[in-house]
Amino acid sequence: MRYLTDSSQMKAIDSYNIEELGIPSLVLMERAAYAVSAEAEQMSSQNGSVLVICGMGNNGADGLAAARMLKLHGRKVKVLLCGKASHSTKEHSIQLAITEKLGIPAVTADSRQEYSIENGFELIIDALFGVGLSRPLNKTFIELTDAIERARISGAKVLAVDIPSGVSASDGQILGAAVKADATVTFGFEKLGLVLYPGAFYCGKKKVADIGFSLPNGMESRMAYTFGPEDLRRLPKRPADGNKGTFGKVLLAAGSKRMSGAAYMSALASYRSGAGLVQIYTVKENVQVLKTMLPEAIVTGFDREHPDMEELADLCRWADALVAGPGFSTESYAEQILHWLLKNVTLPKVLDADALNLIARHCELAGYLDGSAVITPHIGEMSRLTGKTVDEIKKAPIAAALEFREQHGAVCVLKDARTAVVSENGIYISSSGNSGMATGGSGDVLSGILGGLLAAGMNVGDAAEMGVCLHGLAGDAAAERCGMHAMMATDIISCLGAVLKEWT
Ligand SMILES: NC(=O)C1=CN([C@@H]2O[C@H](COP(=O)(O)OP(=O)(O)OC[C@H]3O[C@@H](n4cnc5c(N)ncnc54)[C@H](O)[C@@H]3O)[C@@H](O)[C@H]2O)[C@@H](O)CC1
Ligand SMILES: [K+]
Repeated sequence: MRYLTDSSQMKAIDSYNIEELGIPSLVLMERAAYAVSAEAEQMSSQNGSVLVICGMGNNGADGLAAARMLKLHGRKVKVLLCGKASHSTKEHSIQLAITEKLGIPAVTADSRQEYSIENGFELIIDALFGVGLSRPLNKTFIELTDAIERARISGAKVLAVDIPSGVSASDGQILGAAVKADATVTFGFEKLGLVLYPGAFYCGKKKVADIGFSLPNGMESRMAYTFGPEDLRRLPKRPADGNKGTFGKVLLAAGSKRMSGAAYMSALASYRSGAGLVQIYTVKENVQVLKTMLPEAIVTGFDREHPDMEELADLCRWADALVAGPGFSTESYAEQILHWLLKNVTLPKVLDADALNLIARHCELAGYLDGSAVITPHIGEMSRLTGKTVDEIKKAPIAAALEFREQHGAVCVLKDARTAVVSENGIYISSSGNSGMATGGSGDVLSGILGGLLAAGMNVGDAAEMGVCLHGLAGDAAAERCGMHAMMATDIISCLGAVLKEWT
């Protein structure tokens, strides 16, 4: 598990370490700058020249200290200072005085033509703004980011200090323009802006440098986090003497007359993530094809005109977890069944796709949501559920998911290039997955995985986080195997086994 911070948390961590613990600010800075200079040496040759572009805050001060370290290691270094001298921090003034005494050439941004950063620099270190960026870049800074990009296109490498300048550390939004880096050395903790898009696209290879931060009491519980593959080891163990029942039974209300594939993929993904038994509850027109495609599943068909609620009640007594919605349609039978399920069933449940479309259309259904439910909307579905615009949600996905959870009590899995999961555990952000997963059926696979993990007995928050992580890792394995262009949802399912085998 890796913690992710926003800029105000990072500032709180800074001031706790400096003011309360008494670690001198310059000591932390020395470690930060050392990590930057070590990475810079890896990214450039002994004879290549390095330009360090420094703002007037402590991000710029890190840059100045790194420039000094590179100079001491025999590198050709120049510094470009950007901003008003009157804005410089105490640490910045100290670092600048040292670079001056060491004879490191420095000019201000106003005379930047002298440097013509398009030519000659093998490496550019971006130390303009870090977590202190508080407003959009002005025209001069936008021009500077353009000039850095032109130099990058002409062959210079770009290394960002803490975060590429222009990226908001809190949400990954681009404030006017941002530096595109080949690598970013970030201090203490990954910033949310390095994980969330579009910021994630700007940071290149990420390195987290431990510079000796301790966390203030209680901070961990407020920080977002992400998982790597090693976290899958926390999935429930499979007892050697277990049987089909031990591993959990999933009831899947899915598929409609025109759509049987969603039910197939969701059911198959439940099996592939460890479920003992999967029963598909679908329109009777689908029974034959689903039995043929997935003989391992139990398939129960209902009459669209008269779904039998007694039969459904029996199936719910049989199941350990419920998944409702993939390809289910929004016809009246679907509404009737969903209404009955939400009102009567306390099983842990995943509500996906058409279940969410129905809840958006019939707002009384939202009244039945509670902590037993995991909802899995993509941005469009979230917009229909909440009345917020797609743009609003894209800009602040975590806030949208938090608000939904607060209002309805359900675990919210808000799916996008980075998926946010808000549950009783806190805020989880996915850091696996790729654009190849934006393909029909990928969401059905996720709902099936979540059903499988819930049926195995995981609590809703853990299942949602682990399921999203597993889905992304299987997606990455599928992209590796088939390429992002060609991969399909069934390829993600085929890779679940290999990922689970390697990591659990
Ligand atoms: N001792 C410390 O405090 C440490 C600080 N560290 C570094 O310090 C950084 C944070 O430093 P600061 O808080 O000084 O902030 P920054 O250096 O990120 O930037 C803040 C400065 O930029 C100005 N500014 C913000 N947005 C602007 C905009 N759009 N246009 C023009 N000016 C703008 C602010 O007014 C302020 O002067 C971290 O990202 C990290 O690189 C690290 O060295 C770790 C230790
Ligand atoms: K920076």
